[in-house]
Formats: sequence, C-alpha cells, structure tokens
Amino acid sequence: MTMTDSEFLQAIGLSHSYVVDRAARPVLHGVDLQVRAGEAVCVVGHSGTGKSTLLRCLAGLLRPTGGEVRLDGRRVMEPPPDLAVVFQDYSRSLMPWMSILDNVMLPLRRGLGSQERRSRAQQALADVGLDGTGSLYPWQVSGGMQQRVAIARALAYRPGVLLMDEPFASVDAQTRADLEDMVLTIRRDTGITLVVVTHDIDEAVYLADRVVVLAGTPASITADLRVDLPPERDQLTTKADPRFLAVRAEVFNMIRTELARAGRAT
Ligand SMILES: Nc1ncnc2c1ncn2[C@@H]1O[C@H](COP(=O)(O)OP(=O)(O)OP(=O)(O)O)[C@@H](O)[C@H]1O
Repeated sequence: MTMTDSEFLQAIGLSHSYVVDRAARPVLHGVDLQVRAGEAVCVVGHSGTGKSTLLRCLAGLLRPTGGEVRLDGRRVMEPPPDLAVVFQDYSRSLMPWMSILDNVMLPLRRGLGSQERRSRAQQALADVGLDGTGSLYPWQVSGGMQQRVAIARALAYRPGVLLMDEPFASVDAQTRADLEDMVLTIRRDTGITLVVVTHDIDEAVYLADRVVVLAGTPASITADLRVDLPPERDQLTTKADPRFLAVRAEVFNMIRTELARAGRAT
C-alpha cells in the first residue's frame, strides 16, 4: 500500500489474538486507522474491548497477529525511535531511587552529550510545568506531578508521535482537567501527533480532532467522528459548546448501543 503525506500513522487490516489455554482468542479484527501528522485521535470503547491492545500494536510493543502498522511509510516491527508512550500507571513507570531529572534523562538516546541530555530534560520538565523539581524524588511529589514527570520523560527526546493509554485515569478530577489542558498546550506548541486511549468520552472529545469507537468481539473501528471544534479549547466554554455536546452524545449512544448488542449492562 502506498502512503500519502497525510497518513502518518496507520493500522492496516490489523488483527490480534491472544493465546489463552492454547486456544487463539481474537481481540481485534480488521482494524483500519489512519492518523495524519499533527492530528489528535482519541480511541474510546467499553472495558476489555481491545483499546490497550491496539495502542500496544501501534507502539510496536506488541506484534499484531494480522495486518500491519506503518509509521511515516515504514512498517513498525519494534518501538520506533520517533514515538513515545505514556501509560496510566505512573507509579510503576518512574524509578523511585532516581531523582525526577534523572528519570526524565533516563531514556534519552545515547549519542547525546550529558549537557544536552540535561538541558533537554530540564526543558521537558519546564514544558509540563515542573520547573525546579528535578532534584526531588518521584515519591516526594503528588500523583498528578508524577504523571507530569512521565509525560516529560516521553517528551524529552522530542518524539513526533505520542501515544497515551488512559494517561489521567489515576488522578483526581481537577488534576485531570489540568493535565488535559497541558496536553493541548504541548500539542499546540510542538505539532506532535497524538493518539489517546481513554474510557472518558468527555476527555476524548475535549482532546481530539477525531474520536474513533472500537467495538465488537473481536473489535474493529465502528465509528470515526470528526470533532468540529476550534483548536483553542477550555474546560468551561468548550464543554458547554453545542458542537461538543453533539459529538459527546453521538459517541455515548454508539458505545451504549454496542454494549446492548453485546448483552452487557451499562
Ligand atoms: N496478555 C494477554 N493475554 C490474554 N488475554 C489478554 C492479554 N491482554 C489482554 N487480554 C484480553 O484482551 C481483551 C482486550 O484487552 P485490552 O486491555 O486491550 O482492553 P481495553 O479496551 O484496553 O480494556 P480496559 O479499558 O479495561 O483497559 C480483554 O478481554 C483482556 O482480558
């Protein structure tokens, strides 16, 4: 398949089955997803539908059992250097015995001098609002700040693509709103391509240019909705905007319909 400039990150006919008790258990089947350079796409779907599996395949952390993932035209066979991932569980992703600055410097590529690594890490900490915290240890700061550190670590090597798996599910509502706004600012300032998996429909619509719904067993993309909102967003006015409410209602109804089809209770 040939790729146009606009199709930057692609899943093409992607399928994945896990092996459980020696039997293949299909989770994803025929997932087609195109993300353009600089676009923000949120993936929603009910619990257990395969969102994390899809994200891990996109990240090159899991080899799909069918189809393929392409980044900038090249087939993804392992985690690409231009791509970073942030997971939900910041407490397990940070090294407690290392300072915040050392945590952020940790994955920076060899080949950079120590001064460059240090200045990139300090810049990334500043970008997430954590200027001046580098000498502290992760356990000395709040959960929301630890998640900012995890995001700074992902940003420090300046990836073109940032994948996030339920990144704000473990923090309180106010911190979550602050982190959502921080992601919007980073996106505006860097032009990074963003794919976010989230349970939270409001969060998905707030962050995204497009919301895709993953549904079915095995799952595929059953809806792909454009969010017709200006890029400048804020928690109060955007979430009260009729266009926001319309997409939110549409996504909500789709997921509810899928749940009913699967015979689950909402
Ligand atoms: N390593 C594995 N081996 C076997 N089955 C797995 C494995 N990882 C996930 N699964 C199963 O695959 C299905 C999809 O899991 P996945 O974590 O991708 O879903 P999800 O949509 O991200 O769920 P949630 O929203 O609850 O995090 C689930 O039924 C899960 O139990």
